[in-house]
Amino acid sequence: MTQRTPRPGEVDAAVADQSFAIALMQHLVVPTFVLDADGKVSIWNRACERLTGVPASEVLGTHDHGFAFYDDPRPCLADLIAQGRTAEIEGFYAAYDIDSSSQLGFHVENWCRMPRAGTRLYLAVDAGPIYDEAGHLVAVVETLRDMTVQKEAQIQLEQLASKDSLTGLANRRAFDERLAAEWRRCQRGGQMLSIIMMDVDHFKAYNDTYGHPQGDACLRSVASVLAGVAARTGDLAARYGGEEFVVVLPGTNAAGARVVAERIRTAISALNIPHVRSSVAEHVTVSLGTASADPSKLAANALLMAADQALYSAKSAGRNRVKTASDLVSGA
Ligand SMILES: Nc1nc2c(ncn2[C@@H]2O[C@H](COP(=O)(O)OP(=O)(O)OP(=O)(O)O)[C@@H](O)[C@H]2O)c(=O)[nH]1
Repeated sequence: MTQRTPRPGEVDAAVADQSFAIALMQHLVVPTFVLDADGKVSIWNRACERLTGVPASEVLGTHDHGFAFYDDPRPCLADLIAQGRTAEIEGFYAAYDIDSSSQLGFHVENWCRMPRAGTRLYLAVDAGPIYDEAGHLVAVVETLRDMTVQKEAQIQLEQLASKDSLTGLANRRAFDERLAAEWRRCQRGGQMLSIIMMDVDHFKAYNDTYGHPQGDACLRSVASVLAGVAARTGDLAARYGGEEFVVVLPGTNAAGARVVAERIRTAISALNIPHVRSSVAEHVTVSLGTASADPSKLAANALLMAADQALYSAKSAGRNRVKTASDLVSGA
């Protein structure tokens, strides 16, 4: 089928439509830019100038708009669409909503450095291609939304939800998540993983003698020792509940776990927090149980239970000591 040549009146109408569209985009409060089929910037609206600090005059007719968002050279979402590289989108963004990606467009989210504006923003980005009647790409439209405030609030909420409010250590939920992740990592890397369970000795008597607020202060001091000792990358100390704490030590064998547990026990003794009703010492002491495993040979729950049993054994043996799960197995 041959294509009909547009009549002069129709050309005028098309040009008027285009100028209207450009004027409309200029007034949109949503930061928007448009690339032509060659990937050159054809529209860069005022809201986009405000967001990026880059005037339209600097980028119109060029391919050089990426510097408005990033320090390093890399494509924007619209570039990837214009260049037919949509399969690569996922690798370039912090969040990629696969479900929303359709013939109409793509949605991604990313932290952007915005070098010219001197800000670091979390942007939600939507971009989609525009085709002519013959199905040829004529433009790609990209719109941007500043989601920094919402993202930061979400991060803060997540951090709050994963922390124990009394001690500031990770809570049990965060511990379970970390343990599962480290378990998989050690499984892949063929490494040992250790767990230490710890409980404050005669803490009920401590509370009864010194009062609950003083008991809370004691737990905070104990927690800060744990945080300081379990400080290697991947280590995590958490409050497991009440006066019970847990530490995960990825890439650490039984001997290593014992050294760390002994270090914790000594450091807490050295705090010298008076405890006149303890049968063990004149100050606050702790009992600890350690368990170590090759994650490809055991389930995480079994290791937790073994560490708990070792802790129970340390309590029964007189408190203020470290027992390891292998002690139980070998009867030592
Ligand atoms: N102050 C304070 N006390 C807590 C908190 N959570 C749990 N406890 C107390 O910790 C005490 C734990 O007591 P028990 O489980 O009997 O253990 P214990 O007295 O330490 O005895 P052993 O573990 O056998 O040495 C209870 O009195 C709880 O009320 C807390 O957040 N703050």
